[in-house]
Amino acid sequence: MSEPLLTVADSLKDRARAALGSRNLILVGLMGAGKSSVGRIVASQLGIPFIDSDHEIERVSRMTIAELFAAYGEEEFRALETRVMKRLLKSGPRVVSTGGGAFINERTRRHIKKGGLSIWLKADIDVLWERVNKRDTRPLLKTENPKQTLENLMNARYPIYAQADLTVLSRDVRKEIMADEVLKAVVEQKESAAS
Ligand SMILES: Nc1ncnc2c1ncn2[C@@H]1O[C@H](COP(=O)(O)OP(=O)(O)OP(=O)(O)O)[C@@H](O)[C@H]1O
Ligand SMILES: O=C(O)C1=C[C@@H](O)[C@@H](O)[C@H](O)C1
Ligand SMILES: [Mg+2]
Repeated sequence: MSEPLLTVADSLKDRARAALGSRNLILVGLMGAGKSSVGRIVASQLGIPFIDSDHEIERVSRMTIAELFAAYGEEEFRALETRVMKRLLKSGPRVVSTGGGAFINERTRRHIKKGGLSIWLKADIDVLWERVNKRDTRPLLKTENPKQTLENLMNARYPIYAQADLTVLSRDVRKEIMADEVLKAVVEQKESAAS
């Protein structure tokens, strides 16, 4: 009985890998949507490198995101994020999970659009809030009413995230299930592009 199930799972990975080709797969969306954790699983399923742009920024600057915001401000952070994303997307295939504001910045968005297939992990406020309120490391949410700030960010950003090539609803299900949904979206994109 277990054999057909394994075959189905394997073929999803293989089909998604073939559909991606040498393109990068770039995960975009708000803080807490699951870009980093789901992206890591997707990369391992596809057998290609995983890079998280927030981690890469912290590695090259030898500072945390919170320290960068505090020392240089958001504008400088965005300029660094643009440079890092441009470099990361030069070659592929890779899975690149972005920081929540990366796709919102026009220059970074241009690099993403050129650099591969973008996928928006779209989540509602309750899912996001449940996840982000456990840690207070996100500088943009250090406000008097962080839940309201998150809602304001949703209102401002969702029309822009909607420009991503693909959208997957990020729900309260296991990360592995979300990763499978990402793989399915990649396969479906290729099939609809071919038809
Ligand atoms: N499907 C899921 N089910 C349960 N918990 C999840 C799921 N996806 C993510 N999480 C948890 O939610 C938190 C935020 O996830 P993650 O760091 O992947 O989000 P992100 O989109 O990368 O956010 P940021 O933009 O701040 O980097 C983490 O603690 C992660 O373990
Ligand atoms: O949504 C945002 O603008 C951000 C999200 C995080 O991933 C970090 O990139 C930083 O805290 C900014
Ligand atoms: Mg992340």
